[in-house]
Amino acid sequence: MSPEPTIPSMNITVLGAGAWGTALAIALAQRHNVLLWGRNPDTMAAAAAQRENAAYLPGFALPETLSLSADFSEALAHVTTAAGATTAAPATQSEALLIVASSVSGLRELAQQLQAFPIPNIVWLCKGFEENTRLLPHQIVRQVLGDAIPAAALSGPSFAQEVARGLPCALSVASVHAGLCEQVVAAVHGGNIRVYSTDDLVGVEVGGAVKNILAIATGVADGLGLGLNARAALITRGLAEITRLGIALGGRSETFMGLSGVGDLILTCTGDLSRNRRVGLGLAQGKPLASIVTELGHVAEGVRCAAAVRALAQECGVDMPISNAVAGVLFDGDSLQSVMELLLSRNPREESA
Ligand SMILES: NC(=O)c1ccc[n+]([C@@H]2O[C@H](COP(=O)([O-])OP(=O)(O)OC[C@H]3O[C@@H](n4cnc5c(N)ncnc54)[C@H](O)[C@@H]3O)[C@@H](O)[C@H]2O)c1
Ligand SMILES: O=P(O)(O)OC[C@H](O)CO
Repeated sequence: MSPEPTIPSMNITVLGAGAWGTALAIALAQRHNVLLWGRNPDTMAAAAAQRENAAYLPGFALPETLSLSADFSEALAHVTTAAGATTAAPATQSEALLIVASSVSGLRELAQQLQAFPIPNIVWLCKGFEENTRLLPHQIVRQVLGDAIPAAALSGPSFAQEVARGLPCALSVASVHAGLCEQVVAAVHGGNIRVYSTDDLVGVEVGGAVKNILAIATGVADGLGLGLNARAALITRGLAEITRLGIALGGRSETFMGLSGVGDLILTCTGDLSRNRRVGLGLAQGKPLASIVTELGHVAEGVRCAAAVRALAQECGVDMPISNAVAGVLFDGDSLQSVMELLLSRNPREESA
């Protein structure tokens, strides 16, 4: 077997020091010059002093080689070759990668802040539709930054805690810029992380968004003790919902059978590390949504996304009974009993319909 080629080290900035941004920064810092930026100066100062992001990813040591900052200009200087850069800027733009690791709700604001900088590229990790506009992340980025900057989504089944522990995982990078896909693969693929490429941005993003809603549904079913048969049915019929909406929005059917589709759906619906699944488990215990969300302390994207997906499905004429049932429970006060009865009483149909 021939040895893996040596990958030149890149300057990488990760914007957003939540659980996932921190975990990916830890993994990438093994091979690259990584700077992790967070907007809260106190949190970042504490993380730098303790070499641990106790607020978002407790229990994981931050490598000494990982730089931490709450200074946005410093974070951007790390990946731009602009005149006047004060930190060790990359020699060329292709030696730099800018990763945005905020929630979907923070993506627009961060992209707006980036308008003032000559960024080399942009890769985002968030999964969902923007609440009010119902836009996918790539549409938000395009609206704010235009389409001249190479842009990509990095998605797929990946619990932050497992990546931070160095456990194996496989991701999908999606972009219409083949060169950026290659660059993300060069930066992230290796060691225990595999990265596959696709140009189906819509498919990858719809899979990542809707699986969060289905994880809430599966959490409810498991919390109510409905059994493993019900869980498998929800996952499988959930995949049919993802596929229908994804195709209606322009995605390709094969993408939903991949890592960002069925892969992430299985992980999030079955893994107790999922915040979205835990929202469902909490609802099944009769806890109010607000207290579940406060207890989590992290974003559960499926909650905000459920309203957007319900509206989009209606607009596109796509049948999404499970996602609609979740929205009914979250926003209309529907009882778990009533939505279960509704789902079970639907007319029989062709499985492929
Ligand atoms: N946690 C995971 O295992 C995981 C894995 C893959 C993908 N994701 C996705 O990545 C995204 C982030 O998840 P997370 O787990 O890191 O969430 P988190 O709640 O742990 O952290 C979110 C971070 O975004 C930051 N943020 C939000 N709005 C911002 C803004 N306007 N400006 C700057 N920063 C802002 C917050 O300060 C916080 O640091 C979500 O869309 C999630 O679905 C998470
Ligand atoms: O914890 P969740 O439910 O936000 O899921 C995290 C990741 O998206 C899993 O791939």
